[in-house]
Amino acid sequence: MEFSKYHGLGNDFVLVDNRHQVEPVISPEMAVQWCDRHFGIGADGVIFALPGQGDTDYTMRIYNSDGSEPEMCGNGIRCMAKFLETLEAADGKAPQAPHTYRIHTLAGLISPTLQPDGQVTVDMGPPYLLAREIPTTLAAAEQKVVAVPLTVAEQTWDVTCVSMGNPHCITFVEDVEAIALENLGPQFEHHSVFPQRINTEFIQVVRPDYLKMRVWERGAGITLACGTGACASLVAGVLNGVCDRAATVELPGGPLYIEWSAADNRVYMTGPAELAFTGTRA
Ligand SMILES: N[C@@H](CCC[C@H](N)C(=O)O)C(=O)O
Repeated sequence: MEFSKYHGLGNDFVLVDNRHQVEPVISPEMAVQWCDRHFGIGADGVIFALPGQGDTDYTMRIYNSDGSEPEMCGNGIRCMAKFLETLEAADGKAPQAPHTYRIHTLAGLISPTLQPDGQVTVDMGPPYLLAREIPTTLAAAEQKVVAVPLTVAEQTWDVTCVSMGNPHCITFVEDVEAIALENLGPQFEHHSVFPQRINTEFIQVVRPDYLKMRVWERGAGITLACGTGACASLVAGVLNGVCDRAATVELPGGPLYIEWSAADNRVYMTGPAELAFTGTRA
């Protein structure tokens, strides 16, 4: 089975051309094997380019490296846009940048645009802020979760929760490099207040237009970047009054440019997506 290995700032994925059928060609259990960095291809997840639904061009589904299926993936959809560009060019239908794809996801319609400079800008849709939308029991269902105390590892953290279709818990710290992510990440991920688990972002505000971020991802652990996490973190920063509505988010794998538009309440992310290699899986 042929595959293409892409990454968005080091958040890496196996991409599969799945346009010929509506169900993913491999199971979650096989995806776990494919993601293994010693016995498999090695990746943070497997992404399937499936036929579109309704008035969308394609459908994206993703399995995390633990086999769980998240609603959305920001770095992954930039990679998928580049993958689709290559697939369509091979069919003699190369799109001309700027070109926007309408992608159906479990988080709804997401629209990545191939830019002439090679970057990809994604309309990530609106953030979801109510406790029931995250979901979390940290507050009443119809309440937002902004700077709410949560005890993890015998320490109290002020957390803000934002969903970009997938759930995120953000906390602001003085020095992200001092965070013991390997110890804290799993305790946040599996905390009882997050019934669908949680992605956790630690943010250091360098300037109102420049954030530093480290992330422990639900179903994947420490990754070099998380696009939905960067979007959620920008929104959390605005809600806490500590950053602008547009900022660079510096991740270990590199920068993403994020804007939460006051005009339409949608979040826009711009960043790279690169092909690392192609291959055939036995
Ligand atoms: N790294 C992705 C997020 C992938 C899904 C996440 N692990 C989850 O389970 O929600 C991104 O770039 O958004």
